[in-house]
Amino acid sequence: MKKVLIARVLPEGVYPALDGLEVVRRDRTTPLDDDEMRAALRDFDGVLCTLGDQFSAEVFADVPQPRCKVLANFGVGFNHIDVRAAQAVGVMVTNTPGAVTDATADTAMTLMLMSARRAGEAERLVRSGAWEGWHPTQMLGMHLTGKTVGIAGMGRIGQAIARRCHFGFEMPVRYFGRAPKELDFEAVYHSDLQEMAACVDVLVTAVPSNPQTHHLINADVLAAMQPHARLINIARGDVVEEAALIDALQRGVIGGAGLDVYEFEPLVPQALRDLDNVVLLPHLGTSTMEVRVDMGLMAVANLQAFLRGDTPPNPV
Ligand SMILES: NC(=O)C1=CN([C@@H]2O[C@H](COP(=O)(O)OP(=O)(O)OC[C@H]3O[C@@H](n4cnc5c(N)ncnc54)[C@H](OP(=O)(O)O)[C@@H]3O)[C@@H](O)[C@H]2O)C=CC1
Ligand SMILES: O=C(O)C(=O)CO
Repeated sequence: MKKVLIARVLPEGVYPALDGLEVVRRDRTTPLDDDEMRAALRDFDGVLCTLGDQFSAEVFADVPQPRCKVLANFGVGFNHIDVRAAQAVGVMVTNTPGAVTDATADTAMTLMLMSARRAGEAERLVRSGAWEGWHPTQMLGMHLTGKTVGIAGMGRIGQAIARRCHFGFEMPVRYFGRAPKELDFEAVYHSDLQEMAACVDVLVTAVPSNPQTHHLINADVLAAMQPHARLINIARGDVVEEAALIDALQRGVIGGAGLDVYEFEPLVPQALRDLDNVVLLPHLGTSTMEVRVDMGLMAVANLQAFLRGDTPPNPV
């Protein structure tokens, strides 16, 4: 019987799919440390891992002949795994594309609306007991309907966000990427990110984290944005240069931001937490029971397929 490690507590609905495998459940919510990752590679045939488990080149180098030949990642983003180093020691990496798309797009919309309508600030006002009642100029935000959205990374999640904006909020859509896409809705392509940043009311990031997208949103991009515009990041923290964003928010270079992810997650700088013009979520993108079960079942399907000798559905 093949032996697998499940690196985190998962929703109960996922475990039955592991039938036929010898399963070791690590009943913790924290990332694997380096010793645990080395042991996982040495002692198991497969590992279901997730974000936070930093399978670096050094970890793979320490176990040059791993028993484990498959890392089934729970999540679509796999920037925490050095895929080249994994492949060099014969480990396949799989992920969970699609299962995450709608929930993450919904989170982008949540952040867009919360930032535009100052919902975090307003909720804090009510909770503080300082609200003195409705008046015509109380907490005026930005009307989202009809505003222009710019999406950096028109992949699965980018397109799901674009559809919500276009069909739900009548928002003209612009996008930045490596090449224009064939889309079933109207959208203007930009090959230059700063050019797009200058003409949108909301700029959303939906690219993967990789060396090319590290600090894609930097001081120059923020400076190009309009003073009322909002930045929404549901991608990965390091896609945005956090220090430059804090400076832009403090100086009013942009109108506000909505963040689900952070450069040094789970560390959220005090300077960000002190600002009223930023909405801060704790990497909630996919956090619904239904979606987390789907992600788990997809990760297990990859694991099961590989371990019975088939090609897994979602190799990266
Ligand atoms: N906050 C959260 O909880 C979640 C965050 N995520 C993050 O969202 C990311 C995107 O997911 P998903 O939409 O499924 O991925 P996709 O691969 O479908 O889309 C990514 C898009 O980014 C584009 N892209 C990649 N590199 C660059 C680059 N250097 N410059 C410009 N564009 C680039 C791709 O372009 P091309 O089409 O040319 O390849 C593609 O269109 C994940 O990698 C993950 O990090 C995902 C789920 C949940
Ligand atoms: O899937 C991902 O990449 C996430 O960030 C968590 O769902």
